[in-house]
Amino acid sequence: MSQGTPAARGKFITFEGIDGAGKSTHIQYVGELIRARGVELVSSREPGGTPLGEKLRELVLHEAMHLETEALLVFASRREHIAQVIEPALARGAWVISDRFTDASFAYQGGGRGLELVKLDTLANWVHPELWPDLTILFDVPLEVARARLDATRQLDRFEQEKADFFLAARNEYLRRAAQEPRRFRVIDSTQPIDAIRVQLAAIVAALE
Ligand SMILES: Nc1ncnc2c1ncn2[C@@H]1O[C@H](COP(=O)(O)OP(=O)(O)OP(=O)(O)O)[C@@H](O)[C@H]1O
Ligand SMILES: Cc1cn([C@H]2C[C@H](O)[C@@H](COP(=O)(O)O)O2)c(=O)[nH]c1=O
Repeated sequence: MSQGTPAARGKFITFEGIDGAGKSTHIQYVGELIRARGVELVSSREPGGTPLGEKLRELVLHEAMHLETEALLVFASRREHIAQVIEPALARGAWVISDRFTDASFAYQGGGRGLELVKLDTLANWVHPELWPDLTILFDVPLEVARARLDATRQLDRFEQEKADFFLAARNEYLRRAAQEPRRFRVIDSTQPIDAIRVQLAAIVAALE
């Protein structure tokens, strides 16, 4: 590329699913596939992804609060993440993968907690009117599978301690959004063995232009 030619904008890829669905298991693998294409990769997460965002994450995951406070905090974390990490990376041609983004707010604060979706639309239109992921990979599993995986692995945070109804509603909201935007979403049946999922992920990444 000649000096002064702006880099082509990078791609923004998000990973979604209810807790225990298997997102984190596959992020590193997808990162390796992307790096193998010779592009710079930025791997991040929400809530979090910046020093301030990580402080907000601690509050959101561990402090009891009003559901609208929770929604505002995840969008505050997102605003900072977009300004400090996502937009600069995309602008310089890097690809960004984020473990969760705004679809999680619709699933958890909207579906799970019951916050009116119109309020989440308002926040999304305010915080990132132009920016949506180029690709969202939704790891879908029945609740019982996700729960069994979580129980086996860790101490549960405020969301992970929620009851079955919360996760059923969150999963339904994810699937509703995926059905509404089939060009952006790829839904992975995350009950499959890890190797089978990797094969699907490799095909998805290979198809990216
Ligand atoms: N396809 C799979 N088959 C069997 N076990 C899996 C599969 N995917 C993930 N696991 C296991 O399930 C557990 C949870 O996976 P992981 O941490 O990737 O979930 P997650 O969606 O990132 O959860 P969270 O959102 O809570 O961080 C891990 O122990 C992981 O090894
Ligand atoms: C972005 C975002 C996240 N959440 C919830 C979903 C998860 O339970 C936690 C994040 O933990 P993870 O297991 O590391 O993904 O936060 C949310 O409720 N709303 C959001 O917008």
